[in-house]
Amino acid sequence: MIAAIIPVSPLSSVKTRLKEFLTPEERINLIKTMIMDTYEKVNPLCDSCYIISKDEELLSEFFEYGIIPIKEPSEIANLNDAIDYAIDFVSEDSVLIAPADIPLIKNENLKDILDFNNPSINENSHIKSSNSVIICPSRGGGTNLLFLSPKTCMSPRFEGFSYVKHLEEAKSKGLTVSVVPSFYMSIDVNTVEDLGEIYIHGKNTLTYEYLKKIGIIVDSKHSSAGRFDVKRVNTTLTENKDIIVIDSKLQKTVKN
Ligand SMILES: Nc1nc2c(ncn2[C@@H]2O[C@H](COP(=O)(O)OP(=O)(O)OP(=O)(O)O)[C@@H](O)[C@H]2O)c(=O)[nH]1
Ligand SMILES: C[C@H](OP(=O)(O)O)C(=O)O
Repeated sequence: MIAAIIPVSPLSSVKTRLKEFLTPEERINLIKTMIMDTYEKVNPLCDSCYIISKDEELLSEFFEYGIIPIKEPSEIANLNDAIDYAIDFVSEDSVLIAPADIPLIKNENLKDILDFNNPSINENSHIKSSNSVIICPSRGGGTNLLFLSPKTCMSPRFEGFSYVKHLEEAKSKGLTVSVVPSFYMSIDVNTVEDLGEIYIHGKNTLTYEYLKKIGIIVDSKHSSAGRFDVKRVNTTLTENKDIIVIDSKLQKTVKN
């Protein structure tokens, strides 16, 4: 039995790396759409889907969609302790830990990753062998998906070069570890550039629809500074009425 676990930071401090480009309300709406994109892809392949967060409002909102809430104790101060708490909480024997910021995750990818497309799961299957770990690396050395079977075979070591830490931990414990690289699974949304990747590759996601709704566009360019610019064409008044977001940075308006 597999439990999907989606950890979500307190809404008051979510996606702080985007605070120059999105208002606090937009960052909250962004994480909620990304949670939905993630949930819709992992839920069909897991026996249950859980969300762990300190935010009661968020937990009750997603409970209505069938995501089982895990109230994160206030004394928990980091992501790994939160995930450890969730792993202990769930009744299933295996866990699929999916951060809430990977909206390009694809159901077909997951079926391959979890060998669900393989009707006769063979002895090489990630799932069949006990003490198995699957890691989907993110760009920059992080981890965008971590499967543990059984759930206690090793501890989560997210943050920093977590991909390297998870790989080393699995090997040091003699676990069967599979690294499954995937372009779509490698994109977690932390920066303005990541929003551009979602805009380009995520046409079928709720997150893309939200980015369009708040007026975000992507213009291609040929430059050492990258292949595109992420801009906001709609003049969107932030909570501070004299600032209008007109391109990739907050700009002061010239009051007329
Ligand atoms: N429950 C819980 N989730 C967390 C915690 N820290 C991070 N997360 C979640 O773990 C995933 C990856 O974390 P980050 O990419 O650092 O997300 P973030 O903290 O919102 O982003 P920044 O504020 O820009 O660092 C996201 O789904 C976060 O919401 C935590 O302390 N508790
Ligand atoms: C979850 C974490 O994401 P980051 O905080 O590095 O974006 C990680 O990849 O270990």
